[in-house]
Amino acid sequence: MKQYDVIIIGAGQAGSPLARKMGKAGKKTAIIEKRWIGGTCVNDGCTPTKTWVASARAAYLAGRCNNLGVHIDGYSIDMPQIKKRKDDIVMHSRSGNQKSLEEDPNIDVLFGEASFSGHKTLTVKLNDGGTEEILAEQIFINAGLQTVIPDIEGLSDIDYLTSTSILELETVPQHILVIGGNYIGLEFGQMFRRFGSQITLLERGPRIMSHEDEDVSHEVHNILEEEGIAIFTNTRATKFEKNAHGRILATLDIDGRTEVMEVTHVLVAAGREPQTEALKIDATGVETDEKGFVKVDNKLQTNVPGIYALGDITGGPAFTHISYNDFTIVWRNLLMGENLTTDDRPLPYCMFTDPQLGRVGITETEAKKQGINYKVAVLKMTGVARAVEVGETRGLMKAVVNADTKEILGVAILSEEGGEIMSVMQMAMQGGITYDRIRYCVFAHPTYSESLNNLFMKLE
Ligand SMILES: Cc1cc2nc3c(=O)[nH]c(=O)nc-3n(C[C@H](O)[C@H](O)[C@H](O)COP(=O)(O)OP(=O)(O)OC[C@H]3O[C@@H](n4cnc5c(N)ncnc54)[C@H](O)[C@@H]3O)c2cc1C
Ligand SMILES: NC(=O)c1ccc[n+]([C@@H]2O[C@H](COP(=O)([O-])OP(=O)(O)OC[C@H]3O[C@@H](n4cnc5c(N)ncnc54)[C@H](O)[C@@H]3O)[C@@H](O)[C@H]2O)c1
Repeated sequence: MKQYDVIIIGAGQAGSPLARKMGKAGKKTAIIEKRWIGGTCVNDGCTPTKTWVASARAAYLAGRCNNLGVHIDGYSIDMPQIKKRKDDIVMHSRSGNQKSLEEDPNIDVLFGEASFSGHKTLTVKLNDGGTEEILAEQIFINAGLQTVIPDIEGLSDIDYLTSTSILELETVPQHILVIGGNYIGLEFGQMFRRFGSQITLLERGPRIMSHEDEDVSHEVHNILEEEGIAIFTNTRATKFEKNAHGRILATLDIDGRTEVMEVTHVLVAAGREPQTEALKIDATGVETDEKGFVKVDNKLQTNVPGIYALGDITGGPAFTHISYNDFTIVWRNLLMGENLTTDDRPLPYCMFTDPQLGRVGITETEAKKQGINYKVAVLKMTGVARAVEVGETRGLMKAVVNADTKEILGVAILSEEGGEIMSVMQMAMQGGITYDRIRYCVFAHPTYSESLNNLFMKLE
C-alpha cells in the first residue's frame, strides 16, 4: 500500500488548487479523478455553458439588430462550430489544469474511481485497468454532484439529455421538453430557444426560481415567455414513451389536468445529488446527512479528524466560487496557520440567463421572515439611461435595506451584466457602505452602476 501525506478525491474547483498548494509545500500528494481534471465547472458546467450562452446571445442580437438600425440579411446557427468553440475552450482549460498538476514532482495524478477501503485507506479503480491501494493521514473529499434522474415511468427508455450529454449535440433539437425551472433548465432553455429549438419547460412548483422573490421570478418568467418559451408551473411529467416516428410522447400533469405532448428531446434539469455512494464512505466513519452530503464543521473538517470535505459535496450552495473559497479556507488554515471559517461568508451568485440575475444577500421574503424592519427599492430597467441607450430595458434592480441602520441587506439585479452590477453592491455591503451614501455616490455616466443612485433615491 502506497502512503501519501495527502490524498485528494476529485479534481474539481477545490481539489485541483489544493493539490497544487500541498505539492508546493513539499507534501507527497495523490489526487484521484475519475473523469477530467477541472471537474464540473471546467468540463460540463460553467465554462461550456457560458461559452454557449455567448453564442446564443450573438444569435439573439443578430435577430434584433434591426431595432438599432442595422440591417442584416439573416443569420444561421452553425452548431458544429458552436460546439467546437466550446470544446476548444474547455480543452484549453482542462489541459492547462492537468499540466500544472502533472508538472509537480510531489503530486501523483491517478485517473480512476476512489472508494474507501478502511479508516484512512482507499482503493482506486484505475481507468486504464487495475487497482491501487493508497493511504494518508489527511484526506480531502471534493467529489461534487451528479444529475438527479427523477423516477418517471418510461424515462429510462428514452434517450433523455442531461446538462452533460446536451453539450455533445451537433444539431439543434426541434422541440426540447425541459424538466426543472431553475438555473440549469432556464439557462439551457433560453440558449436552445435562441439556437432555434421549440422549448417547453416544466416546473413542479408554483413558480420558476422558487427561492427568489416572487416579483423577480415573475419578471424572469415573462422575459422567457416573451422569447417564445412555454412555461408550465405546478406541472410534472408522469410518463414517457416513444411513438412510431421515433418522437417522444410525454404525459404531463398540468395542475391536475392530463395532457400528452409530442417532443423530440427531453432535458432533465431537476437538481443535482452528491456522488457519495461510490466513495463507500461508511468505511471511514465519516457522517453524511440523509441525502448523502458529507457533514462538515465550519472549517470543513468532517467528524473524523484529518478528513475534510470541500465544495458541492458538503451540501452548501453549489457554486464554483464557494468550492474555491472552501479551498482557500482549508489551505490557509492548514498551511499558513490561519483560523478561518465558512461563517458569515457572502453568497453572491449569478444566473446566466439574458438578462442575467445577479444576487447577493437576503431576499425581501427572507427579511420579512426574519422580522427585520426593512425597506425595498425597485427600479425597472426601463428607467435606467444606460439600458435605454443600448436597448436592453428588460428586467429590474431590487434592493432590500435595513430601515433603521441603512445597511444594504440584499440585492437582485436582473439586467444585462447583472452579475457585474451585483458585485459592485456586494463590495458596498462587505465594506459597510450604507444605501444613503450610494444614493449620492458619484458614478461615471452613463453606466449601469450609476443607476444605483436612482435605485436608492426611491427610498427618499
Ligand atoms: C450545467 C452547469 C452549469 C453551471 N454553471 C455554473 C455557473 O455559471 N457558476 C457557478 O458558480 N457554478 C455553476 N455550476 C456549478 C459548479 O459547476 C459547481 O458548483 C462546481 O463545479 C463545484 O465544484 P466541486 O469542486 O465541488 O465539484 P466538481 O467540480 O463537480 O468536482 C468533483 C470531481 O470529483 C470527481 N469525482 C467524484 N467522485 C469521485 C470518485 N469516487 N473518485 C474520483 N473522482 C471522483 C468528479 O469526476 C469531478 O471531477 C454549474 C453546474 C452545472 C452542472
Ligand atoms: N449560473 C449558475 O451559478 C449555475 C448554473 C447552473 C447550475 N448551477 C448549480 O447547479 C445546481 C443544480 O441546478 P438545477 O437547476 O439542476 O437544480 P435546482 O435544484 O436548482 O433546480 C431544480 C428545479 O427543478 C424542479 N424540479 C425537480 N423535480 C422536478 C420534476 N420532477 N418535475 C418538474 N420540476 C422539477 C425543482 O422544483 C427546481 O425548481 C444549482 O444548485 C446551482 O447551484 C449554477
